[in-house]
Amino acid sequence: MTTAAAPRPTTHRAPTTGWARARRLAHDLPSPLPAQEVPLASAAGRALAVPLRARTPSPGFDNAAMDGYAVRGDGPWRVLDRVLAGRVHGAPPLAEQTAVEIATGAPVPEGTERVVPYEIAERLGDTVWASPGDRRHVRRRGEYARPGQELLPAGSIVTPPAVGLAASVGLDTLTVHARPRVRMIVSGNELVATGVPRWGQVRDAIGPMLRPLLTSWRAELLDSRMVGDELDWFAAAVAGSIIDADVTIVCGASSVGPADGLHHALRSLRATAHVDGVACRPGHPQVLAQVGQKWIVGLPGNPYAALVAALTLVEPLLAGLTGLPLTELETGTLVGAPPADERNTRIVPVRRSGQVLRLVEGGQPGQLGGAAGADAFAVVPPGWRGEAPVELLRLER
Ligand SMILES: Nc1nc2c(c(=O)[nH]1)N[C@H]1C(S)=C(S)[C@@H](COP(=O)(O)OP(=O)(O)OC[C@H]3O[C@@H](n4cnc5c(N)ncnc54)[C@H](O)[C@@H]3O)O[C@H]1N2
Ligand code: MOO
Repeated sequence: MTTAAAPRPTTHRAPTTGWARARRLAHDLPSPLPAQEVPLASAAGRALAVPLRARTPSPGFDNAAMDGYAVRGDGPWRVLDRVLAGRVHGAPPLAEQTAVEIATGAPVPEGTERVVPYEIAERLGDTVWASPGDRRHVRRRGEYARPGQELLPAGSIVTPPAVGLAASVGLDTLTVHARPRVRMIVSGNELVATGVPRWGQVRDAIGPMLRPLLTSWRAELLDSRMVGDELDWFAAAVAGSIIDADVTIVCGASSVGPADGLHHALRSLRATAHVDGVACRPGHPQVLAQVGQKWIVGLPGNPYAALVAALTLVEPLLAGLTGLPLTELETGTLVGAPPADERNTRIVPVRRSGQVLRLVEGGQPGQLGGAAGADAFAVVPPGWRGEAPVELLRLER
């Protein structure tokens, strides 16, 4: 393939957006994707589009909270029956001074006033005694949730306990925001996808790195395409991608060189660039652009810079599209000296021990060694003097 001659840039685009603002914009600009009803197994990690409401009362029937005896009136009691969980026909109502032996979770007979746990009961033949107790150990129908009651508001993250809660009130599905469909376009004539690159070739490291990241950020990866640097082919690949992808991630081709075709593609699509250069190192040639309701993110070609840009723009964008809040960043105390920088935010790989963050070597833009061994990435603001706590970006491990 030949590389079409591109007009040489006469000026260099200055980084225009501060790091925190770029991250915030990526989250706040998109509207959440439409709602869809999904089985509980697919709902975890997604945002509720409508409140989670109980379908059944919880508990569904009055039941024992302890193993022991369901009793009525003052003891001693005559034991009439034994009731285990799963019994559907229920025991006959209890008369005064009678009891049934009962298992935790089993339905208590009508008239039950309390359940006496085995530990405080004494039994001889059919008769059981216990000291008076102030705890009833009976869970009443609907005391945790009434039918129709809102248990979680729209916008909540469906955590694993929320999935359990939904099941406990009789739900089989939840209505959540759709998962963003994402395509990667990995660009560069020098790139190869597998094996050992020949001299002058480079193994694609960004595609394999992004795949698990996108999964952990709840995206649906449509596919990943490798395209060369020829400008019109590249633009055609981006134009084709936005037809079915909510988010098209372009890796490489984001800077100002003759083969850096992202801006050519954005112009030909009449895209609105909300972010075009971020005041951060590495990773300043980042782009966030919009065509209708479709999003295009440009990541720099240097692999660590691409990771930084993905954390800056892609994770927040996917959260916004998924209806999830922007992750609040924890802070820590950075030990060591990142490169001094008065103008740019520095994103540096660190290892944590408690609140203390130690710099990891190997955080050059083209290098993933530092990032691969890091627990987190410290966000060092411009002009940082080495005292203030720094924010942390984290990956799921
Ligand atoms: N004159 C200027 N040159 C550069 C600037 C600048 O501001 N002015 N910015 C530099 C920075 S910072 C970065 S980052 C890169 C970004 O360049 P591109 O996004 O256009 O990416 P490429 O030129 O295609 O590649 C850069 C570098 O990364 C390697 N690469 C690309 N894709 C991959 C991949 N998928 N896996 C592994 N490695 C990849 C590529 O071979 C190059 O070595 O521009 C600087 N230049
Ligand atoms: O800042 Mo570039 O994105 O580092 O190598």
